Amino acid sequence: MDLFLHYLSMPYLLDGVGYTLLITVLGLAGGLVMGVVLAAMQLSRFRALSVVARGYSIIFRGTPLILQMVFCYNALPLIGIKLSAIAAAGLALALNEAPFIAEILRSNVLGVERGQVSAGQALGMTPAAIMRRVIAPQAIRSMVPALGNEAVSALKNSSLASVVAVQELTLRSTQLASATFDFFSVFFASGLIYLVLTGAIAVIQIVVETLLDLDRPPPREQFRRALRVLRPGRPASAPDAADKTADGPLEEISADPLPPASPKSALARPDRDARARRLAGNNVAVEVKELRKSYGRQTVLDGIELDVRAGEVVALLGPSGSGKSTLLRCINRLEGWEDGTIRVGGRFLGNDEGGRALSPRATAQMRASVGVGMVFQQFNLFGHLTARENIAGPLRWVQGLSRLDADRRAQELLERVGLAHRADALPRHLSGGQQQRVAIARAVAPGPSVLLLDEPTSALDPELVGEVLEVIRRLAIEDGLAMVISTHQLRFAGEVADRIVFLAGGSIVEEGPAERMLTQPRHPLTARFLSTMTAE
Ligand SMILES: Nc1ncnc2c1ncn2[C@@H]1O[C@H](COP(=O)(O)OP(=O)(O)OP(=O)(O)O)[C@@H](O)[C@H]1O
Repeated sequence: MDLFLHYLSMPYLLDGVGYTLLITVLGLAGGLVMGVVLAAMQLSRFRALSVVARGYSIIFRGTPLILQMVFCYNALPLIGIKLSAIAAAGLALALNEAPFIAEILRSNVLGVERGQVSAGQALGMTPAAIMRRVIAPQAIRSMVPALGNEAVSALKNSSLASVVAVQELTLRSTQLASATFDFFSVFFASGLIYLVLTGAIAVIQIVVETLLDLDRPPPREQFRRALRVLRPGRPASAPDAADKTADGPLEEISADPLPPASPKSALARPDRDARARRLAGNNVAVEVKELRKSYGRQTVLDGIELDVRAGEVVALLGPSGSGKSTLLRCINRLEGWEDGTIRVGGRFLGNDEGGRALSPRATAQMRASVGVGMVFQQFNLFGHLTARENIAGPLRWVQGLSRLDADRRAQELLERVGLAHRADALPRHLSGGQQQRVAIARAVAPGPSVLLLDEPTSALDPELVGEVLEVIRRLAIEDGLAMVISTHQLRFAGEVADRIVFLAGGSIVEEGPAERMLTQPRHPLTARFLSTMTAE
């Protein structure tokens, strides 16, 4: 026992720990930098880059680290690169770690819901902003456990540096054991030191996971809770008023009625004829001409012609697969197409004056300046941001508002959709209806002139549909936005839309004033669709 304790505190071995840590840090830091580059290459649109990155991964994952160490120390000098034993071992470890770290990064980046990327694009965020503000924060959170594993394996792999005579812990233990013949005590002490080091990595991992945990109450709330525990005469579990609004996974989803409608929205389309005449004099907000789009051999949109005037509300109806969502995504240039043109606010979204396609970055900027917002079927709120941040964040990043102004605008909109009291809630703590109301608030926050809504209620339970439809109805009437709504809600379409456009098989089969379309359809396909929907 005494000998064991003696070895445990022996400077000779502790010096070896220093080398072990140095090589591990070099390997991990280098591996992280190279891993980021490799992951970016693999995710790149340029095939050549991804092929090179994959080739690198195959070679460095497929050969033993011990050979890579020997290569860095003995073969690199042949081409004029002479490294010290520690640098060579660190480099080899970094080269070896890089493809593993790249795979962790890549899989976590791809693991972020694609819908959030579409939402970021629709909000006018550039690809770099989406990566920095939406993907990276979520990917980093989910990759911490895997990176912790990688750190432990790098620490253990550093023992292979003994092959190039680095005096790290394993080599020193072996030398000491050979000199003293006390193999058991020496290796037991050495094993315990490794255990302490890997234990420290596990502790760091737990701390980082806790710090990044989105469900962790903010510091102010933690302080308040601590004070409550310390305050005499009050049970620690007694909730106070602040707790009722605090965000928590177990919080009950409360009924949150919308604020009273303005007198304007209570009127609800008083005189449709007068409104139609007025709208006919407005500028065209969205102009679709001869639009053709295919996925592979399947033609999804076949010669669509559609004009939507400023302030007009158009409902797209049609059977599943008729192309409604694709049309909306094309209007917002989230999809490309083969033939035809689309103008939003008079501009060819995604093309320059000469008709050439713009870069994704320039398209994003154009989307923001044209003023087109989009609401998705699956809400697509940014999962790591609170309701308020979902609205305020894009206002800061795209519109350049100050934090104060963006937060103020977000709060106003949350009040408008009846969710001011849930401003600090994460999307996963909101009901579907609440999430969609936040998503609508987010889409209208920059003040778009055109709002596209892609089946905004189809992912909701029936009892939540009403609250979302009411928010849209009020927006349509109070804000005077041009809206194109794909929906299966016939009553809502009849009440809110000025015009109904019926699509089937990628073509517009019939269109006309909402009331007439619903009561006297002229095309047999429209009539059949309406009777099926009414029967349901
Ligand atoms: N990314 C894609 N790749 C291949 N095919 C696609 C893709 N997106 C849509 N489609 C196909 O295009 C057709 C039209 O789809 P779209 O989602 O636009 O229809 P929809 O009218 O909105 O349907 P729903 O009411 O069910 O949402 C469908 O046949 C669908 O399978």
